Amino acid sequence: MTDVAANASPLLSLRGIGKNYGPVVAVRDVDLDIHTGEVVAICGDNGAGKSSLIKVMSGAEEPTSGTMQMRGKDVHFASPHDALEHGVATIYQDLALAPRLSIAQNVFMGSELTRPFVLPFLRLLDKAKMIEESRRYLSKLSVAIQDMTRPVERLSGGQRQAVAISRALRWNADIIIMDEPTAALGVKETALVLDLIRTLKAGGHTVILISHNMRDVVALADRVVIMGAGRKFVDRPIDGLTADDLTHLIMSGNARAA
Ligand SMILES: Nc1ncnc2c1ncn2[C@@H]1O[C@H](COP(=O)(O)OP(=O)(O)OP(=O)(O)O)[C@@H](O)[C@H]1O
Repeated sequence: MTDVAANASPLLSLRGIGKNYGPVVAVRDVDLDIHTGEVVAICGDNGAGKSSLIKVMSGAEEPTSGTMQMRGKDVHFASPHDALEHGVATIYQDLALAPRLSIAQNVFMGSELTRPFVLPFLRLLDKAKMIEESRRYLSKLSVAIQDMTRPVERLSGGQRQAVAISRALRWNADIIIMDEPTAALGVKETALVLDLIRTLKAGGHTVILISHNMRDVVALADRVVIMGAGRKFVDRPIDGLTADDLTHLIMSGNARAA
């Protein structure tokens, strides 16, 4: 994070966030500030509470306690759609794409463009515009696919991530949360996804990343948040930390939590 970002007021602020599932305490009293343009990695061992925390930020789960603010205003996300409308998009590992539908149909799923009314009762999809816009989103991500009518099932894993990110861009998301974006990918595809995230950052987007891959975290993140037993116990710039340092920090958190 730059000094400017550190001094600016946060884009998203969490205060005292807790999440229980019945008797299970998944997240405890987490304060977190996310600033515009930073890439924040959320790390921790299995069961540390990472997914539960991002589910609260993405509107998939309501917090049991605590408050959230966006740009200094209180927000309450009742659903993922609600979070999207506030500018927070989440891309889960399954990417939520429809494999048989085209790239353009996936980018515009749920927010299709229609042509101006010809007749008051007739709303026609503007396929040409959706194709053109989809190509624009993908080229912004430096992904060169010509045919926007190609079904998503014929794309590589990295290209699919690019389609999912394009959908988030289509919603004008300020914050893109990515859950283990490289987990199922090989070396080449992982490199493509890391480049996508760098391109997002260069375009001024804010990325929150859950990752178990410490090399990815060191390569991408400005800041790392480490969780253990539902608590945030590290929140610091990545400067100077190696992948091994991060692994040790996670293990020391586990030892403390045990
Ligand atoms: N829907 C649920 N119902 C009950 N308990 C849950 C639920 N979701 C998560 N938990 C529990 O909450 C705790 C935190 O889980 P969470 O999935 O948030 O951790 P995580 O850090 O994302 O783990 P992983 O890296 O394995 O995905 C765990 O003890 C988990 O079993």
